[in-house]
Amino acid sequence: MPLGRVLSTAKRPQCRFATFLPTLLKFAGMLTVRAPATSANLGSGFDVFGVALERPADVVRLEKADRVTIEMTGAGSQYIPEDPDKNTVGAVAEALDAPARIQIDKGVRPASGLGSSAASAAAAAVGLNELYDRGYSREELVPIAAKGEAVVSGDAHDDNVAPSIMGGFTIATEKGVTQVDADIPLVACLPDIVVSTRDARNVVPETARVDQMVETVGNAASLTTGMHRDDPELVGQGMHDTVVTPARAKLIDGYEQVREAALTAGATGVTISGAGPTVIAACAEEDRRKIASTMLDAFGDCGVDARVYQTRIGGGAEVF
Ligand SMILES: Nc1ncnc2c1ncn2[C@@H]1O[C@H](COP(=O)(O)OP(=O)(O)OP(=O)(O)O)[C@@H](O)[C@H]1O
Ligand SMILES: N[C@@H](CCO)C(=O)O
Repeated sequence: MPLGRVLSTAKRPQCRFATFLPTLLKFAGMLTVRAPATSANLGSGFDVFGVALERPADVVRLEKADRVTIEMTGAGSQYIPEDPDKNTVGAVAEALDAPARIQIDKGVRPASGLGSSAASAAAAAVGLNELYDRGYSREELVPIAAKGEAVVSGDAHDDNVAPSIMGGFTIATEKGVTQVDADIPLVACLPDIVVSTRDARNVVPETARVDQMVETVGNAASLTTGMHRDDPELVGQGMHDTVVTPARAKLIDGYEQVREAALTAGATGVTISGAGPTVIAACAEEDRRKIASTMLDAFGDCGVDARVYQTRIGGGAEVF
């Protein structure tokens, strides 16, 4: 038999096994889902815009059971309650009437501004929908996963769960979610500071001037067009915001210095990721590494430890 034939037949069973593994596991009543971290707001799109990040991510293993139980491991898991009434996945399991043993391996630290609580909720929504054959579309799963967010922040906003479930760039409004696949390099720098979404919402101004509104509309339109064109310059320009971001920046030691340093290193735009404290920068691919080390150094100069993710816009939750 020719060598090529031997290789191709030897490989085939492996590929088939990989393809059918999720189906086999589902048949056995278990599934694993990887749901990405996200960055909400992007400056001009407060409570509306979001992007899925290629990394980091939560990995959630689900197994059918008589009642909901939760086990936490990974980044910051010691601070996350395993009580289903207090964990975002508990509310999702209840909404889908899908009891399960849920094991969450946190890749996304809680209170990070990287949609940590939303990533687990998104994974649970996608996985339990599949495990229990509930038949919801990805878009229909967004408000279900958002019920988990309500548990931690008191508000069921969809801007983090939408990109974690659907991938790409998402525009979440009361009418539903618009999703665009986009490819923009990003740097997410997470300082060793905790900012809870609840606290960060308390400092959001209640009013804005008309000139700020005009500016915000212009920036949001630029950012959306930039996402359609995969244009980091336009996306960065659209991340500018003078309403919510300055109020929240006061909660993040070193924010202004890190922002300035990233812009000087070539970032096309810099803002607070979600409710903070992560600072996120858009950039061209070739500048990403330099911007990442510059942001780390700038936090360091302010006496703040940080870690950095060189990432980009990625896909939504994956079942495997
Ligand atoms: N499965 C979960 N994963 C992470 N945090 C959770 C989970 N369930 C409950 N929590 C609680 O949610 C809070 C963190 O959520 P919060 O929305 O404040 O941060 P975040 O999701 O990282 O940020 P953001 O929404 O601004 O991107 C913590 O108090 C944490 O204990
Ligand atoms: N849009 C939300 C995201 C955090 O969950 C906020 O900034 O408060």
